[in-house]
Amino acid sequence: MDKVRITEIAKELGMKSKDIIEKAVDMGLDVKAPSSSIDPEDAEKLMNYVLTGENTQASKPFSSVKAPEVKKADVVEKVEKVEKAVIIETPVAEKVTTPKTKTLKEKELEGVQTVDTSMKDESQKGDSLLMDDEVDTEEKNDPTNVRKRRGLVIVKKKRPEVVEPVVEEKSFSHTSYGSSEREVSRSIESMFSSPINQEAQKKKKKIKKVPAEKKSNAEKLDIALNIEMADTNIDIEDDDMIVLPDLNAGITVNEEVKKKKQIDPTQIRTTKKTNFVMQGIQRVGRKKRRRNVTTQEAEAISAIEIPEEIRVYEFAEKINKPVGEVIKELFSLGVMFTKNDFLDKDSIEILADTFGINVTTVNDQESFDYVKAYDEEGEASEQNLVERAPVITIMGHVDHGKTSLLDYIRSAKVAAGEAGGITQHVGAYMVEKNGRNITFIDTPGHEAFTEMRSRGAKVTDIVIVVVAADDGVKPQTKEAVEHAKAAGVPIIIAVNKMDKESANPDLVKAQLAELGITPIDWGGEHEFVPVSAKTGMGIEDLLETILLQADVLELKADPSRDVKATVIESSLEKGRGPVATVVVQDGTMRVGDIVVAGIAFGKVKALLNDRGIAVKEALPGEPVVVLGLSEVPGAGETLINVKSDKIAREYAKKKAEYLRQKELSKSTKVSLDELSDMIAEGALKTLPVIIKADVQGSLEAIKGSLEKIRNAETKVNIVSAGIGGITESDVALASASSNCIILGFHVRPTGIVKEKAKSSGVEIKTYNIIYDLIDDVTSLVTGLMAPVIREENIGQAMVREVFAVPKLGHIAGCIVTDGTINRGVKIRVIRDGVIIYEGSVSSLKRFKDDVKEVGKGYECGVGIEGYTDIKVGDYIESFKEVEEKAKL
Ligand SMILES: Nc1nc2c(ncn2[C@@H]2O[C@H](COP(=O)(O)OP(=O)(O)OP(=O)(O)O)[C@@H](O)[C@H]2O)c(=O)[nH]1
Repeated sequence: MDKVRITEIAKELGMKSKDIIEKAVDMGLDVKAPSSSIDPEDAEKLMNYVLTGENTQASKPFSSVKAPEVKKADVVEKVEKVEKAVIIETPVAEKVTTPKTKTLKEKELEGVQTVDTSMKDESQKGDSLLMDDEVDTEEKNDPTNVRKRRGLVIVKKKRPEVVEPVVEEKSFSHTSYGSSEREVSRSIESMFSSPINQEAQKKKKKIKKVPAEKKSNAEKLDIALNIEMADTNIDIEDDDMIVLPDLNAGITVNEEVKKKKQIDPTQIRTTKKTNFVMQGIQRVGRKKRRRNVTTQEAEAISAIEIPEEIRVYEFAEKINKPVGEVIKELFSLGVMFTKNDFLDKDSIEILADTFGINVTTVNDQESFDYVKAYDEEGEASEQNLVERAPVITIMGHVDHGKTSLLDYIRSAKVAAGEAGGITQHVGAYMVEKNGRNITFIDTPGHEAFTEMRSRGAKVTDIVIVVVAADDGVKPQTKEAVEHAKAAGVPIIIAVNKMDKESANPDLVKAQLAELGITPIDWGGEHEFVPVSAKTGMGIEDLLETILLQADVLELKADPSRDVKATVIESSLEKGRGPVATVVVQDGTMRVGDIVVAGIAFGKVKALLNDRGIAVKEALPGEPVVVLGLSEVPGAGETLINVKSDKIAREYAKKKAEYLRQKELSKSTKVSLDELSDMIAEGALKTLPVIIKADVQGSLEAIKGSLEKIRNAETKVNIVSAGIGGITESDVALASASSNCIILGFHVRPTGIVKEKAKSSGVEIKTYNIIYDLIDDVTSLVTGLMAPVIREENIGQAMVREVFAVPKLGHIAGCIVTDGTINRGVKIRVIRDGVIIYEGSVSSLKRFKDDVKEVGKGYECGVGIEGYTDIKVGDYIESFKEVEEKAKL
């Protein structure tokens, strides 16, 4: 076996070799110098000894103390009782203290006889005495078992535990040795509690410092005890006071001393569960924990039914476990939850597995799933089914002519009067063709509206993808195709701008065929209709194609039912309150209907058609604007007619509460990964913004775009976003968060809000065009970025001669081979193509004159600051660093 040097031990323990040698000598080891080496076993003992010594002086003798105890037990009159307690310790003691054991024993024995004196004089003796006494006491008095446990624990794992005796030592000195054992035990007991805990803590700390310690101890135990109890895991756990119970168990049954000697892990575990053990733990100061455990034991739960959405504390209650335990378990899985967080499916599964519980999930959202209730209420009866208007969504790349096409179809040129090139609001319109209605949902083409488009596709029966014949397939064309495909909706291609000379419909066909959209005349199944939104060419064909497709789809609905509609657009309008544009899916929507749409509910006050004209009802497939809702419902939300206001209110309330809780949970639940990201983001610069927009659609578009403005260094942080005018509270919020700006879209601050913003230094920027807003924010964000340092090469010179100039050092006689060499600029010395130095030009001369710059082909003398090792053949390269504004 390799021997271990004292220096190594000192290093591991972070101590001086000299101190270690002292301890070693103290232990009776033959050690003289730091280079002396000892057996690994001795090294381990030495480390234990040193560690214990650190804890308390009294504990120094620790290792030796144990040994004596054992032997004492055998020797002294206290005999059998001692034996019991010592049993477990015995082997350890033997192992640990080998060299000094005898001396210590003797000392102890003396101590035992002399009592007080010895205690006072020598901590070692005291310790040993205490140990003995403790053992005796414990044996005699069951209630003191707790201490025994500790003693045992100490023996098993760490010497530190031995500390107990140290504490006792003092008390002991006050106690007359001649007093009854019970008295002794009591006094010891009284002294124990807090000191022991402290010791235990110290131990823990020390152990942490020297991780190797734990293991070695555990191993030692194994060998020493030569029993199976040294299950590594148990030992490790025993680090804590929790271990104590194990030992206690052994002690509890006095008569079974012999059995104890053969203690094995099974025994230990069993004992842990007894009430007695629990009490012991409680005394040690883990009341809560123990109590909980007891409860659990009493009411073990094997199966539970939980809602899909359950919070951590609710789950803990259901399984009858302390919430802390559940959180701890989750933490060990790498996820941080607070007690109010919702558990995700995976976490529930793992927790169920960990706690051995059968978990069945029940859908608690049913309580406010009014759509399901509507669907279950009654199927549309076959005889009432009538044809309904197909709902069409027009999608396509920016400027390919979506708005123009729709406008032409509606015979109203909206695009021309629009504030910018982008369609701002999502609307739904209906047109008539051959006596049949067709409903169009107008989703904007800007990338930022992607999310809305996908929602649009869900309500739609047919998607028209507009592709400009002169521009071909573009990124958003592909996106549109993907959305339509994902929604399983038939696609009709409108090849627009056919009036243009540059129109190339075949190219469009070819490009789309690549995306799996093959024209019918090419053997595919997609209609390609050439149109011109400008001239109106092909528009009728397009409408007819739509109707044909609708026929194929056999779109039908039951107008006699209660209404079911989808919210396309919503906003808060002055004087009107919450306004929602919906497309009726089934049933008939009527003024006076009591409806619920997500968190919004109310009695329909008025219905307006797509031209703003009040109507009494809206049939399946028709778009209609609804007035009378309590809140602004989210786009994509389903609106249902319910029986009473109470029911509507109830649904909305439950949904609102559900969403609120989810939102709260979202804000607090952070996985470890996210946490580290957040920490990493400490260095990330953010631009806090508050967004206010007139309508939901624009708000989402702006949010979506701004969220994308980020790189590894900077990002936009949306502090708050809402529909409606800029309010005083927005200003207050902005002034509370440093550097926060308010972005208004189609809204403007007025009167007091404006004043407040001015007085509190809050900047409000308002826009009418989304692009402008995004551009502005982008440049603001780039402004936050650290400038990019770019290197600009100035020139190169070759060293032809090197002169040693007094005071100046070595000067390189060069010829400029490229560009210029300038005084004061940075240079690097290149030798054989390798950079060997970087510095700056300290002097630059042409003949005897100092110059600022020397051009190509000229000779010059170059002095390099702080560098003298210049050689003939080296190249001097001059360069400057240019700061540039970073771009996203
Ligand atoms: N020559 C010609 N120009 C067209 C045609 N359709 C649209 N345009 C023009 O193309 C430009 C963009 O048209 P829009 O209807 O605004 O395009 P859009 O796809 O709705 O654009 P966004 O709303 O910004 O996504 C406008 O200048 C239109 O006048 C067409 O068929 N022929």
